[in-house]
Amino acid sequence: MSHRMFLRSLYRLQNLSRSSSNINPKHAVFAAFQPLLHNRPYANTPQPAASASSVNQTELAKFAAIADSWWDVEGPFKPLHIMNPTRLAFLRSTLCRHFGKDPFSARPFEGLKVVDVGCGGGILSEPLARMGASVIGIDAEEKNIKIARLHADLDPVASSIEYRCTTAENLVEEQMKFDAVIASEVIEHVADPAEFCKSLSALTMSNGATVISTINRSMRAYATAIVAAEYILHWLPKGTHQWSSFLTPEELVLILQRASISVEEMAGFAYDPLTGQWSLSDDIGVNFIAFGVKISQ
Ligand SMILES: C[S@@+](CC[C@H](N)C(=O)[O-])C[C@H]1O[C@@H](n2cnc3c(N)ncnc32)[C@H](O)[C@@H]1O
Ligand SMILES: [Mg+2]
Repeated sequence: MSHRMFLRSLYRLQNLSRSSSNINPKHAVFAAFQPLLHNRPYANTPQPAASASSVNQTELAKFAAIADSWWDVEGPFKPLHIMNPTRLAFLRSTLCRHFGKDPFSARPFEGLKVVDVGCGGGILSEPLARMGASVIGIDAEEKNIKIARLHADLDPVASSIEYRCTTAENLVEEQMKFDAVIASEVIEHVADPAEFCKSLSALTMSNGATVISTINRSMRAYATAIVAAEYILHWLPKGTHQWSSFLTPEELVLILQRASISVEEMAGFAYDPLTGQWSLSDDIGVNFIAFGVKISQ
């Protein structure tokens, strides 16, 4: 590490601790040096303009290669299919509480305008529409959008979903606004997470909700989400995830805070190998989901 890089990290650390009084200083230290360890721009390194692309072509190619299997519940997207009830339970409880909706109604999201950013084949968009939301699903990969459209058209309710091959930053340019902006299992695949969060924030109405789920950059995630899932159990194609692209919950809270999103609730997804099911948990050590609110400006 050169002297200049070290000083830059110290400077970053000062700014991090100044702007995040409720963040554990130990985490701030790690966060400050993280870009050096992983050579990734984020936090308060100078960022490209808001219109910069969030697209990482290498990441998109991975999804394009397996796009035909989005709806194969035994295929490479099986983990997302079995995670669906758990993430929907979190969305139902947080969004209903925030928007004053009845979580026990059949269509609790009636009246909410939602964008599912990085929707892939629509595994999450479809149940959101069935729960009454008016859904726009966007994905940067055309193949995914084609599959999502074909599948949604098989169901009269899901066929109401508007699918578009585009990015969050393009919707920002169109000045679109949503009650809820959801990006599930996407941020670890984008070019610049901090810029991506700024776009998600710009798409969220004042006092609206932004929800992100992803994987923690922990040793346990390396062992389970990468080594076990890709190399031992072959749930996902090898190389699906780069450990260095994961964010810790503290880092996600910080970059969202800087994008005017205040994280109000977080939960972990715990996988039980005996039942093969996920459930909501306090353990945010591997998979986690964050619910934030757009601070009115
Ligand atoms: C792991 S999949 C998640 C799919 C869906 N959100 C779900 O959880 O069922 C990640 C998706 O993000 C999309 N993606 C990656 N980078 C993107 C970007 N910058 N803008 C929009 N979509 C992106 C990929 O094409 C892929 O479909
Ligand atoms: Mg992923």
